[in-house]
Amino acid sequence: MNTRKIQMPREVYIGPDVIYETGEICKDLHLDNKVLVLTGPNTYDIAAKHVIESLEDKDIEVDVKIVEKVSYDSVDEVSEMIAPNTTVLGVGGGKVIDVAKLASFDKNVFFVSMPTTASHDGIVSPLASIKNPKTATSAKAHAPIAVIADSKIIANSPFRLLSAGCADLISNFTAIKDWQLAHRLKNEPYSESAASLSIMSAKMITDNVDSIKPGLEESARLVVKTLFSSGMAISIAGSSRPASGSEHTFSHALDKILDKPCLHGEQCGVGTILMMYLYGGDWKFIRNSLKAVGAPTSAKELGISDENVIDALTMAHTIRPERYTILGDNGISEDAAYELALKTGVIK
Ligand SMILES: NC(=O)C1=CN([C@@H]2O[C@H](COP(=O)(O)OP(=O)(O)OC[C@H]3O[C@@H](n4cnc5c(N)ncnc54)[C@H](O)[C@@H]3O)[C@@H](O)[C@H]2O)C=CC1
Ligand SMILES: O=C(CO)COP(=O)(O)O
Ligand SMILES: [Zn+2]
Repeated sequence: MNTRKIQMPREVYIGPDVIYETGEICKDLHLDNKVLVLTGPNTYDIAAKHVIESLEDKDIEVDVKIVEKVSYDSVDEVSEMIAPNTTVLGVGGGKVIDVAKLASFDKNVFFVSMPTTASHDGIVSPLASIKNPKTATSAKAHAPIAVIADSKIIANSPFRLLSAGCADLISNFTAIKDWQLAHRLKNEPYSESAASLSIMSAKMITDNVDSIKPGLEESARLVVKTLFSSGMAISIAGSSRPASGSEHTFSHALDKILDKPCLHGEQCGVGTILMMYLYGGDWKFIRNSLKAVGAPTSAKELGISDENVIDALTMAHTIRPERYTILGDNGISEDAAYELALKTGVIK
């Protein structure tokens, strides 16, 4: 049998104040037995408490867990709180959503994705990207049954998070170049529809940089919809290939190197400048687009040292060796990494 499974959410709600309708939405979807709300320390007051009120108004039994640290241990802790009739609601940033996604997948119960910001394209994807010393990258999980994205909350979230979401999308340009390279060189399966959707998502941002402004509901809506289409590309491919290539392994390497990593999308954006240069592509366009959406383009703007950049570049090929990229099997030499970072202005 050569059947592919593509998971998509059943219902998607994007709009201002939609979180106040969570109870009604869960009732309509028959997700009203028992709900476990997972959230972060910041996002409890911003969003989760309103979600809880809305659920309780509809007489739905609610349990709450604040996820402090994102790890496989926290996934296990959350899994222990899940009964067969529980629905898990992930209310927060990418890390909370990934824990909700993976724990609900482990327990085979439904999960609702409720992003409080638009910082990454895992909002609808069926993968959970939780760091593990062995794998360091995404694990198979499942897509949410529904997405409830309150565009007012997202518009009021720090603009830095929205910029990071744009950078995560711009990184699709090099991710697709890597995928095409692996297809040609290693005969890796390639999906034209997933790749087109991924590129369309990146272009939606670079064509509309002037519309991405702090505090604007329309900007939040644009970025969420685009993160959504990028997540769909991941769903179609059944892997993060359309949205994660060498620029992401650079970011994953920084996650390993730094005591306090920067935002995922920010690191991937800088990685995209570097990898586009290696492809001989228009890396200045990438840099200008990142600047236009307010995302960092250099080590200094990321708040990391030049040495961190060189270390991450030379380590990147070891992160996910099975996923072939422009960095090849042996990676980039220290001298070449230095030249690359200098020429692109990532280091001075
Ligand atoms: N599963 C997937 O396919 C994907 C997963 N990811 C993962 O997602 C994670 C990155 O997500 P991020 O959201 O960047 O990080 P994050 O989850 O750490 O959130 C960043 C910060 O934003 C805060 N925040 C969220 N909403 C807020 C609001 N409305 N107001 C004020 N503060 C708010 C959070 O409390 C947190 O301190 C990484 O672990 C990455 O690997 C990224 C892309 C795809
Ligand atoms: O961040 C992602 C897509 O934007 C997922 O990437 P990874 O599979 O590399 O964790
Ligand atoms: Zn990403």
